[in-house]
Amino acid sequence: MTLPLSLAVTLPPEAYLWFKTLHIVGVVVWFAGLFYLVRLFIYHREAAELEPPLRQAFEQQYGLMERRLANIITTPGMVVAVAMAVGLLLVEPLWLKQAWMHAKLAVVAALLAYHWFCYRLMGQLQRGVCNWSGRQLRALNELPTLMLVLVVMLVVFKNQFPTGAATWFLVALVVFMAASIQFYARWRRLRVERLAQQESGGAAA
Ligand code: HEM
Repeated sequence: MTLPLSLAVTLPPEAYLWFKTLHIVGVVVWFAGLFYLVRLFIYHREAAELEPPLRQAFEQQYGLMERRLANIITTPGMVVAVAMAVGLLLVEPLWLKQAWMHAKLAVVAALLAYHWFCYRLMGQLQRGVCNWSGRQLRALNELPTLMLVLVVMLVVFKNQFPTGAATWFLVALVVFMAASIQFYARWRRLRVERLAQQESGGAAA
């Protein structure tokens, strides 16, 4: 491992492993926050279909949960993951010369843009001006899954990134999961509509 002189003097030899440990912890927290945040957006958006007093209460509650999740969990997770990644690169700057790291940094840039976009959506939801439907938000929530799979494959395989059947199987699995979530939501919506129709038919009779 090539330590720059200044760091070699001040950092203990196991610093790299500590940075990596905290980097992984930060990444886990960041992703947990991102996944749950957009799920809350879906519930928040769908609360618009409720009757006025309930709607207001639910929207207020989801708004509060979103702000707390974003500011207390998701963003701190991102800061820890990125700060520890900088530590890793300071200890091992040679990673910056490798192609897998360039690809990883490109995906991370997209992930940071996604993080910023979630904040934008959260602001729109709080102001009641969000145009995204629950269905579109569900689709959006699949993006970080793809980025997660890609980044983990890049750090594990590095420059030997696999392009064979196993990779395609994994991509197919993510697409299948995304499609299943959409179908399940649609099936549930239709079921609720059918039950409501049956109830209103029963009441009329
Ligand atoms: C801010 C940008 C990032 C940089 C510069 C960065 C850099 C690094 C570096 C240098 C390592 C050590 C590699 C090794 O020792 O083999 C590492 C490990 C790791 N990174 Fe990142 N990382 C970043 C963001 C992320 C993100 C967003 C994720 C998750 C989606 C992630 C997941 C991981 C994992 C799981 C490891 C452990 C890999 C292993 O030990 O084999 N990183 N990262």
